[in-house]
Amino acid sequence: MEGETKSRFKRICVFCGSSPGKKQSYQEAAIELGKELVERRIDLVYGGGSVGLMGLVSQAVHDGGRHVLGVIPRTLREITGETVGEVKAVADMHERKAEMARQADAFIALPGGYGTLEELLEVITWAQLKIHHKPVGLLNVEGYYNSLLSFIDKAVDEGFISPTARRIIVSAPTAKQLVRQLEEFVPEYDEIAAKLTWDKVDRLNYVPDAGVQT
Ligand SMILES: C/C(=C\CNc1ncnc2c1ncn2[C@@H]1O[C@H](COP(=O)(O)O)[C@@H](O)[C@H]1O)CO
Repeated sequence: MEGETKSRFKRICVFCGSSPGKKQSYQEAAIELGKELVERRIDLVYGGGSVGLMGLVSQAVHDGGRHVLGVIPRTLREITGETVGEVKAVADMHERKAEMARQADAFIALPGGYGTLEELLEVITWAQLKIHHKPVGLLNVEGYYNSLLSFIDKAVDEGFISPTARRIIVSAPTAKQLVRQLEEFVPEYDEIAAKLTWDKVDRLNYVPDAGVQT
């Protein structure tokens, strides 16, 4: 279609608040991100439901005609509201994260709370462990994530995070800038780790060396 931009990504996973946040700019950013995905013909996978920023981004992608996949633990279904697009029910939160990660070519975190932080840090950790090479982006709306980024820089200074691992995180203040940076991202880890995989039930699973006793 005219005006659309082609992307290297088929589907992006978005982590974001199940609350809307106090500033209107957070809600606007969720809608802008949805529109940017549509513009680039990228589908969405997310945690399902219609609450908070999750509802806004999924509605924007759905309204723009792209495919939306919501992955919802069976126990959360009643409290997350109606989901637009396709719903995949999974057993629990762990299976949900693995399924979202498996389905996506890249990850983006909008502003959010504990759930968003946990999901974000897990995919960063998985990248550090070379389980995947998918780009990870932080949509730093009005500096929402500045203190997290400062803390991570402190962890680098203090020797707990390597400079290479610090560079896993791509951040930008707008959806357009962030997606452009993710398109250009080149992972510094050049091989997938042989020992760590998602197994057939989509859980993170340690596969020991043949000679190692477990
Ligand atoms: C508690 C409320 C709604 C139900 N909660 C959730 N519904 C759907 N997905 C959720 C919910 N809580 C966490 N998630 C996952 O974590 C992220 C959002 O968590 P946050 O703590 O709000 O940042 C999100 O990406 C989901 O995958 C009503 O408030």
